[in-house]
Amino acid sequence: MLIQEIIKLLRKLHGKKEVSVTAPTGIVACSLGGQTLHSFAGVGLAKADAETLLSKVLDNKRVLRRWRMVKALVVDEISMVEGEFFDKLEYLARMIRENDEPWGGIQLVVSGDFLQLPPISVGKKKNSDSDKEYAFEADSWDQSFQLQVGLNTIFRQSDPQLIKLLQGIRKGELDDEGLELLEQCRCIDNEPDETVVRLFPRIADVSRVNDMRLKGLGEEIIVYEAFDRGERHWIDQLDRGIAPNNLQLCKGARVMLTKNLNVKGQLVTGATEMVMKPLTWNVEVGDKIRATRLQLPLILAWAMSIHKSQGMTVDRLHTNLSKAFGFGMIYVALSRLRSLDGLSFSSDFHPSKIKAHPKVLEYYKNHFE
Ligand SMILES: Nc1ncnc2c1ncn2[C@@H]1O[C@H](COP(=O)(O)OP(=O)(O)OP(=O)(O)O)[C@@H](O)[C@H]1O
Repeated sequence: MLIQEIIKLLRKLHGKKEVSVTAPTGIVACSLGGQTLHSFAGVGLAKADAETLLSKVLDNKRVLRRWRMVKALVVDEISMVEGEFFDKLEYLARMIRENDEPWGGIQLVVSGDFLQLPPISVGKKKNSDSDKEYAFEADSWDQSFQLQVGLNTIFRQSDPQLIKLLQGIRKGELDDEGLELLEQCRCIDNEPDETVVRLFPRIADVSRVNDMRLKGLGEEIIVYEAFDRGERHWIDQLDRGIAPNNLQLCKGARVMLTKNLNVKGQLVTGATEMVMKPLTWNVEVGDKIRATRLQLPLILAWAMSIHKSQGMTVDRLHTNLSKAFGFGMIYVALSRLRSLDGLSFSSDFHPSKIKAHPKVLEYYKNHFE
């Protein structure tokens, strides 16, 4: 919400074309109406060294123009951006713009929480302590910003008990009181109420549950194909967003809205009928729309991945916390909720699955405490 206000301000300040809105994943980029950071940068997977990437960009007029024109670059969910990639981009910006200031003079605005999901490479590389894993470990991080601000007001939750529990889990801690609170949410018979969203760490479980539930209804399945316009390259980015290319629905399917609709009270609890019209998702680069998708603003919602849920708010969820892996995952899952009444989880939960990366804790301690 805050980043959207900042984008509005930046656009007023610099002009729409001069502000680029990005995120490391398609899903977040799409929800902000922007593009992925990789596609903005025009560097593909960016595995090559900085010099090779530079010559690649210098060969691409369109990408080059974008780098030269941008005055403010917004990157949301910065926790998922790798430190090494951050440094490569900073170098590219200086070289392309022939300007020695950090980022070649681009105003960089990033937001996120490093105690949420990390870059995929975290913990996978050998000697990870010496690698630049997180963006804050990049050599250029400190000089990239005039200001680093900690946001401390919690809006999503209001229950002080839940806030305390989540603040502990965020830092990898769970005391007896918290454990007891969680125990009350344990699902005795292991099968959650069908009307609750199930969050899974792994995508295979998500598809399995959604498919099974859809077929289990025994109704005729209708496929809604998205109507896309734009070049393949940009449509690929839409594919990584939340609106599916092929949406399978049937009578009675459990769905979730994927856009905020101003429905003036039509979607009140208990309402079962509403005509859903297709809406558009755009990939915007500067003031140009590069690709657009027309699709119903719905996805199957018996199950969802924790990765997809990052950034969302849900009223009720069920999760199997025993399968959580890596840092921040349990915190991301549980912090989607507004209230603890909405939580249920399967019986095999180990507090050891709650993990906060020591490097992140150190970074926060040094900068914000
Ligand atoms: N200034 C505000 N006033 C009122 N409500 C707010 C405000 N900021 C955020 N909210 C509400 O709080 C919830 C979380 O907001 P938002 O998704 O922007 O936060 P976030 O920091 O990105 O969260 P996360 O990173 O955990 O997903 C939303 O439901 C939003 O409507």
